[in-house]
Amino acid sequence: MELAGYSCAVAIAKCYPVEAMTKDNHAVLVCCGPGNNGGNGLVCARHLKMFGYKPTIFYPKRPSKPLFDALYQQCEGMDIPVLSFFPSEAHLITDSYNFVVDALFGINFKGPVRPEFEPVIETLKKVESPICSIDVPSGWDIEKGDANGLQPELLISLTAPKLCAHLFKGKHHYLGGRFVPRTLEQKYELNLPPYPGTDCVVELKDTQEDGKA
Ligand SMILES: NC(=O)C1=CN([C@@H]2O[C@H](COP(=O)(O)OP(=O)(O)OC[C@H]3O[C@@H](n4cnc5c(N)ncnc54)[C@H](O)[C@@H]3O)[C@@H](O)[C@H]2O)[C@H](O)CC1
Ligand SMILES: [K+]
Repeated sequence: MELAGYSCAVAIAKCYPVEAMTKDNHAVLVCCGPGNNGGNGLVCARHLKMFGYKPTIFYPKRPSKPLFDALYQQCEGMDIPVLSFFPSEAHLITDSYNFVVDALFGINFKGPVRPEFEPVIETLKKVESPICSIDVPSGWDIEKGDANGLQPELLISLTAPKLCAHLFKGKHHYLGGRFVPRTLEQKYELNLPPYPGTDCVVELKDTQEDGKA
């Protein structure tokens, strides 16, 4: 969870450097869902704060589990504010935040989106600030994607690109979550690109996206 969330923050900072932020003093929005994808988002928000961004979290459905309570308390301890409601108008998000981290759902989303999250996804689809999706663009089928769904500008695939990553059309695709032993990589024929030196992320170009996860 920690390494995955940290690598997301690193990839985001490479694509949207803090010194390039123009809105409201480096303000960014991190939307966290009820599962581990949301947990990645909480970790990512904390590291973005360390990097000098001003994250705000939207976390409407907190699982009552010690791990997520601890992750949430770490964000509270860093004075990261939490939205008590989701802005109804996309332009309010576009005007207020330099980018949005989509940590709502990952590999275990099973469509269609439930009513409590449906307006969130529909609003995010209209936001003009860059959307940075963790592992899977939220609401996509892990294999077939969703041509009418969220279209992020940055996708950070964790461990290996999912099959739907072939349908990703955004500007930046990074791989993070560098902790798969070579033996497992070979066993599952993940065919991962090498990470540069000690980097925790590697940018994927079109030809490298043949992950099998
Ligand atoms: N590979 C790595 O490096 C790691 C990846 N991780 C992240 O874990 C998620 C998978 O987490 P999981 O909790 O299994 O599932 P999700 O977070 O994708 O979502 C499940 C969550 O969402 C709810 N839900 C499912 N369908 C719907 C729906 N149609 N509408 C509303 N809500 C829905 C469901 O009830 C669950 O609560 C993976 O993608 C990575 O991001 C780990 O961090 C480990 C390392
Ligand atoms: K996501």
